[in-house]
Amino acid sequence: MAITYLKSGRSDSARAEDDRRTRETVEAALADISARGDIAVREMAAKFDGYAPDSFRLSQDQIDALIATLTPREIEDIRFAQAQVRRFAQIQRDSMKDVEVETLPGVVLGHKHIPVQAVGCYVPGGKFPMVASAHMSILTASVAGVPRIIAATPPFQGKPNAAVIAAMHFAGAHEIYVLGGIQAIGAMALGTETIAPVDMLVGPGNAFVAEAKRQLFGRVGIDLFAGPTETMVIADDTVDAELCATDLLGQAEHGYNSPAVLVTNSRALAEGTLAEIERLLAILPTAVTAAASWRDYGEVILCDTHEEMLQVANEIASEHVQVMTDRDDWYLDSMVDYGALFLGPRTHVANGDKVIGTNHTLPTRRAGRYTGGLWVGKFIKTHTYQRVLTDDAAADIGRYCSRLCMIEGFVGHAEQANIRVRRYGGDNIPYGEAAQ
Ligand SMILES: NC(=O)c1ccc[n+]([C@@H]2O[C@H](COP(=O)([O-])OP(=O)(O)OC[C@H]3O[C@@H](n4cnc5c(N)ncnc54)[C@H](O)[C@@H]3O)[C@@H](O)[C@H]2O)c1
Ligand SMILES: [Zn+2]
Repeated sequence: MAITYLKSGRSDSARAEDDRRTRETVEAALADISARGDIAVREMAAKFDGYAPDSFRLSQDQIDALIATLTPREIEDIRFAQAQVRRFAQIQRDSMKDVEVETLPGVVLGHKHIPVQAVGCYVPGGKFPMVASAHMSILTASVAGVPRIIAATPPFQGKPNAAVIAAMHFAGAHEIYVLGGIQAIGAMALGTETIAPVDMLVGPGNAFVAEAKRQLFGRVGIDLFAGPTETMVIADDTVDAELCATDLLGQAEHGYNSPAVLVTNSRALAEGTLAEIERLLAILPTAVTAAASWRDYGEVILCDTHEEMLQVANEIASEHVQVMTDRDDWYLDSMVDYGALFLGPRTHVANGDKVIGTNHTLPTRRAGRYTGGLWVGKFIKTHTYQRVLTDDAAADIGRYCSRLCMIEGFVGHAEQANIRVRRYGGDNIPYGEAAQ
């Protein structure tokens, strides 16, 4: 077994120190919002985004005025992307069936799907105005039938971004707030004098946003841990270094802390990709962030076999996993831990991010071990019900229940069963004893 790091990223201890600082910042900020409401939110918005208007909520007139600044082409492109996201989300929703079934004679069990009643969708926008994130959370919540959808996004370069606001509006947001970071997440979850709290928070964001959602989980629901973008390219010598380097940098540009990892069994491809990345960083306009990510978090891992590559890939459980090999289907069958797969050299992560229709809000920091990405089902709660229809069923299941309760010593529980066994089955069970 030979797995060699031709390039490694930051140490685990350095990453843990970053996490500790983020955790403390978020704790203090959420406590402040909880104590001082709108005043704290306004102070943070002024401090972090230099933006504190009379109202963070946009009026319909403001929304219309922003949309009017877009070109017909921009509007058409946003609507095209939303049509793709809606189409796939609707098919996924249709795959979720209510059930009602007679499991024993006279015993009926069922479940029904009920949308979360109020959600807060975070649309990131610190470094880039992430139009696509509006489709992913707000539109998907709309398809799920969520009755109250509120949405927040930070100002971009000091003011609301027209394309993001248009996408939020077209996707079906009922309230739009120009508010970012911990202050947006805290205000939506905890509520303030001007924002009624929601039941669930969804959407991706930077480390502060993801940590704020994590800390609020329990008080509200969250979709998943969707922090700074990660990407992995699994490639063999069926593809070239330029393609691999382009795909790694394409996601490393998200921020200064976006891991991009190449896993390969080809030394020539590994070395070629390292060289291509240096060449492209010299001409990529977003190289400032992409280069920082690559320097601190980029990795090139050389393996002997596809089995080793699979093992490494499952272990890292990257948010995006691009597979460009002579056996892509084998990876589709064998990968178990990841956010989403992108199969074959024609496929790429930017398609998934922006337009193709699958959801781009995906698990990071190895959360792919226990959850997939955001999808319509995350907005749906599955609630069960039961009904006992006949006297015989009440007595038959009741006798089991009575005895099982008494094994555990739950006499009051047993009596819930016993009273039915007496009434519907005619059994003569002394109070506080098990049925025979
Ligand atoms: N996992 C996913 O599915 C996924 C999808 C898309 C984007 N993303 C990630 O979303 C992130 C977007 O990040 P972004 O920063 O551009 O936008 P963002 O909207 O997530 O965060 C901007 C906010 O961060 C806050 N902030 C900035 N510096 C701060 C500080 N020092 N202390 C407290 N708060 C601070 C500000 O309030 C600002 O409004 C990227 O990391 C990207 O990789 C993840
Ligand atoms: Zn991306």
